[in-house]
This record gives sequence, structure tokens and C-alpha cells, in this order.
Amino acid sequence: MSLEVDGLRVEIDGRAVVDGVSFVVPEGARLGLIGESGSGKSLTALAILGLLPDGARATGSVRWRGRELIGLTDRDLARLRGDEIGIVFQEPRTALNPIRTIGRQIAESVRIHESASRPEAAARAVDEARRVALADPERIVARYPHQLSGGQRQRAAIAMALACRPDLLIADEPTTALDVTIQAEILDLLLSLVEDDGMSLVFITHDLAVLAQIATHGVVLENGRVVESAPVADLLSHPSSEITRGLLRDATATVWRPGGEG
Ligand SMILES: Nc1ncnc2c1ncn2[C@@H]1O[C@H](COP(=O)(O)OP(=O)(O)OP(=O)(O)O)[C@@H](O)[C@H]1O
Repeated sequence: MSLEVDGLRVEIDGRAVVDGVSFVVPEGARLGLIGESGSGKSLTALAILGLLPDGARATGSVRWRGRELIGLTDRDLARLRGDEIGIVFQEPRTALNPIRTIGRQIAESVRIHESASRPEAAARAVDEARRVALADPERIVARYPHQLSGGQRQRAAIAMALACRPDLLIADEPTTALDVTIQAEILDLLLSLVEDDGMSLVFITHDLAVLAQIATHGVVLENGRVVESAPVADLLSHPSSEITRGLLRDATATVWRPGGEG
């Protein structure tokens, strides 16, 4: 198992906002965390990454390749995030520095991971921009985040997250802020990159249609607890909880349901 989350609990000001969450992500598997707003998806991801906000405290167990992450020093967690675990957030602006060019930021990610010279890292930044299908990569690396569209910014943020060739990618609603057509393009891109690199994926969404496109297993959260955990095909065809049935009704696109009416 690459990631094992066992009895994860997150308390903020004494209130449990994540309560006994457990799931496993085998090597190369794609798992989705799904639930309504406020169900604890983001805090679960942030707890895994050691990025909880001030005042929040995680207990329980998060094992990455057998190593316990809860209680690890900030320095060790930062190294892990630069090296083995990539992160993409909903709003690429939070990942991008507004006063540095895209190329410089991707090059910095490269340099954190490997001891490349500045010119080598700059050349790699162009390759990484090409890899996320940013058009005209030689020119786009010279641009600043505000000079890009929302979709281009998310591609740049993905390039930064993947420049270190992580083994696990955690993506928190990475397409939610984008137009529907751009959403589909970014999902396709993520899926192909994850498959090409054999990465494990934890993908957060409130949209079962999106989950069905990217993940093979879904964990449904409600009020910080797991209410259902099943292969995505089962969530679609035999949702066992009321919350999953509600998510199915709210899904943005028609979801293919095995044996169902579509
Ligand atoms: N910094 C914080 N301080 C206090 N409470 C918080 C904080 N962050 C989140 N919460 C609370 O914790 C609960 C879970 O939040 P979380 O952001 O994990 O939900 P979510 O499922 O990711 O929702 P969304 O889809 O809206 O991001 C919510 O009740 C939220 O109000």
C-alpha cells in the first residue's frame, strides 16, 4: 500500500471536523474523496500533507510507504512534499507566485528535486510546460501568472506539482474554478499524466460525474466521517447511503451507470 490513512481525526478548537477517516490507496491507484461542502475533504488532504491551518490538530495514523507522517517534523514533511508527494489546489493562484514568471517557478520545483544548474532547470521548465500541453511553451515560461488564463494557470500549477515526479498526487478540486470545457481538458490531462507516470492519486471533488472520470474507488464523507467506501462503479449503480444518492442527483453531467438508465 502506498498510502494508508487509519482513524484520522482533525480537531479545530476542540471540535472534530474529521472523525475516524480510514482508507488505503495502493500503488498506482486512483482514489476520490467525495462529499458536500464542509464534509471534511480538504482538511483530510491537508492533514495528510502536514499543512493543517493553525489551531487544527491531527491524530490517528497516516502512513506513506510504511512511514508514519503524523508527528513528522515540518522540515521532513516539506521535503516529502517537494520530492514524493505533489499537490494541486482548486485555485492555482495560491500555488503560483504573482511576481515570478511561470518558467522560473517551474524551474525552482525542478531544482528542489534534483541538483540541476540554473540553465538546465530553465530548459527543463520549457519541457515541463510542454508536458502539460501549454501552447507555445518557450514563450509562455516568460509570462507572469496574471498574463495567463485560468486554465493555463492550472496547467502551470500542475507542471510545478509534477516537476518533482511525485509518486503520489493529491488534487483538491483542481477543476472546480474552471469553465466546463476547460475542466474536461484539465481532467484529461491529469488522468494521462497520472497514468503515464504510474502515480497514485487522491482526488477531491464534490461532483460524482468528475469522480467517475478520474477515480476508480470513492470514499464518501459526511460531517467528517466516512459514510461509504466502494468502487466508483458501485457508487454509481448501487449507492448505499442517502448522501451518495444526493450526490448522484447533483452530478454535473450524466454519469454512466452500469445497468442503469444513464
Ligand atoms: N481554518 C478553519 N477554522 C475553523 N473551521 C474550519 C477551518 N477549515 C475548515 N473548517 C471547518 O471544518 C469542516 C470541514 O471543512 P473542509 O474544508 O475540510 O470541508 P470540504 O469538504 O473540503 O468543503 P469544501 O468543498 O467547501 O472545501 C467545515 O465545517 C469547516 O467549516
